[in-house]
Amino acid sequence: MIELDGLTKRFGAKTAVDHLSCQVRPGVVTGFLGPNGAGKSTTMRMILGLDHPTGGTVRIDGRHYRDLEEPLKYIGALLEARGLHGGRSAYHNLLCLAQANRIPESRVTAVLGLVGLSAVAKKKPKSFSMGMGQRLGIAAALLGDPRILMFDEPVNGLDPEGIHWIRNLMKALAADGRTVFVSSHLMSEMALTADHLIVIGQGKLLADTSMADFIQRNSRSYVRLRSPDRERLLDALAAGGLTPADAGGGVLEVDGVSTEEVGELAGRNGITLHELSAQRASLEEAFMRMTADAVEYQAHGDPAAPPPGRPRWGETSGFPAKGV
Ligand SMILES: Nc1ncnc2c1ncn2[C@@H]1O[C@H](COP(=O)(O)OP(=O)(O)OP(=O)(O)O)[C@@H](O)[C@H]1O
Repeated sequence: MIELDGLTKRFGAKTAVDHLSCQVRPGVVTGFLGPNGAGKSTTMRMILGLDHPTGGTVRIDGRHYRDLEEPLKYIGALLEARGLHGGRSAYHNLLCLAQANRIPESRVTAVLGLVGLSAVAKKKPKSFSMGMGQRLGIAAALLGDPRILMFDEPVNGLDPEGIHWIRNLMKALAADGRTVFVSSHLMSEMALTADHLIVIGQGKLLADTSMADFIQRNSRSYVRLRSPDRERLLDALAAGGLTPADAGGGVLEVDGVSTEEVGELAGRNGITLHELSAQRASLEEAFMRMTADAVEYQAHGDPAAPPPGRPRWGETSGFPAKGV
């Protein structure tokens, strides 16, 4: 388990991480979400003892990183900026790490096999594609067979096959009872991978919730309607106790009702409908709403951007969310 308690990091006047308290538990994939600059990498660096907190504490299975004798046996990490030695072979890179952490050499061969790099073990990482480099970084993280794994934006720059592979690997590690903490700025990616979510914005905790709960609370469903008898439709909806929202372009949206109910209500009143469809706001939109005030660098004047506090109406989610 990873425990953060009041964790704070300031760089001069900039507070990158602001009194962050949460726990990352074993047996599930925990997604660490936040817009660019939210403080995810800084938090992960503090967990690994690479940045010193301005305040608060981090504990890894109850201990500070600096007190772990052979840290790779407790926690393995893939950080964006962690480079391996380009001039040594993949095998020797891992062997050096293994020797420094008193890990048997047999693990080097094992993890290279696990990440699918056995055939290129003698090659130097500088000749590797981005995906191969990520796999080698993951092999390094797995080397000490740690119970805790941390991945910072692991799918960045990967092709679909690589993304699929990393997702399955993270799920398998969690299913094995390990603690898996993975950062991303993409809700859509997390929805496919994470069981639990920790969301931050401007270094502050915005949400600490199960993915199922987040989906249930944020995937608003509604019915979208268009009719040439708009005024009569509005009256009929009002008489039925329904309050539609005007989405512009003649479109009405009604929450908390099924298409069947609206269709029958229109039919009973002899009202023609030109559109009647069930819609669901995507989790990406919910995430954007949640973090809207916390986005560090925001594009202004984007006509496609949803207005603050309101989803982009009229869009059916193509979101392949679990259990939705
Ligand atoms: N060494 C540093 N010196 C000064 N400011 C820093 C330093 N490292 C990070 N920051 C600032 O702290 C904030 C948090 O950065 P961090 O990289 O942790 O965010 P992030 O959530 O990982 O973002 P991204 O998704 O873009 O990687 C940003 O405003 C960043 O500019």
